Amino acid sequence: MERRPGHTSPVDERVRKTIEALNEAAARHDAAQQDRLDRWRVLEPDAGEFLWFLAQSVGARAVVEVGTSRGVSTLWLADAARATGGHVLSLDTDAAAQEHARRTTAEAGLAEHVEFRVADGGAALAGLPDGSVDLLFLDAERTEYPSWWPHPYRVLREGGVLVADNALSHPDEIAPLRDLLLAEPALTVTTLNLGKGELVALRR
Ligand SMILES: C[S@@+](CC[C@H](N)C(=O)[O-])C[C@H]1O[C@@H](n2cnc3c(N)ncnc32)[C@H](O)[C@@H]1O
Repeated sequence: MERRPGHTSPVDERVRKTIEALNEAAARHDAAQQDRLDRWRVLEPDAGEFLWFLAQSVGARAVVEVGTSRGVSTLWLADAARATGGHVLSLDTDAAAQEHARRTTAEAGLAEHVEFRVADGGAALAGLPDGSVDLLFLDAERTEYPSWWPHPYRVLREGGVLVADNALSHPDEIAPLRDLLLAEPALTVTTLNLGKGELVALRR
């Protein structure tokens, strides 16, 4: 991970090394792919560290992510969940990608903190109880998010947070979700200039 002088990663050393190796493998893999959907498109390190910090700040024990891919974001979230005594439910429609993520998560010593499930994110969110999620991370096909409504909001507990990646790299695709979030009086919504842009909503 590229760091400014003086920055030390707060993440567990074994997890940090696993994330670094995955990021390097992802850069090599993605550079060789023509089709966007064939790329791993892993979470940027600064956005990962933000997620890690946020999850612990809200004491997130029930963490859900949509879009496992090879599990870079999963590692950040699972390391935070280990600190809070929580767990991560990681959803993806791509079984092979998730199998890779499962192996990597085990190598990092985090297997017991993650449940991997091959499932469509919208369908899985629809099946979760009201207010049962402390942190929801959306990193899948952005244009699908509005069709999942109201579940991304409904499943959030009071004090819980939703984070969606690519808010600045793909603002037009994220705008419909942002508008739905902004229309909810119980949510505080902002966009942070981290990684590819993180849309963040806090349920008060
Ligand atoms: C940008 S990648 C996720 C990167 C991952 N969060 C990371 O940091 O390594 C997007 C992933 O979303 C998955 N995906 C796309 N549509 C989905 C859906 N409807 N439900 C669940 N996963 C989906 C894709 O298979 C792909 O693996």
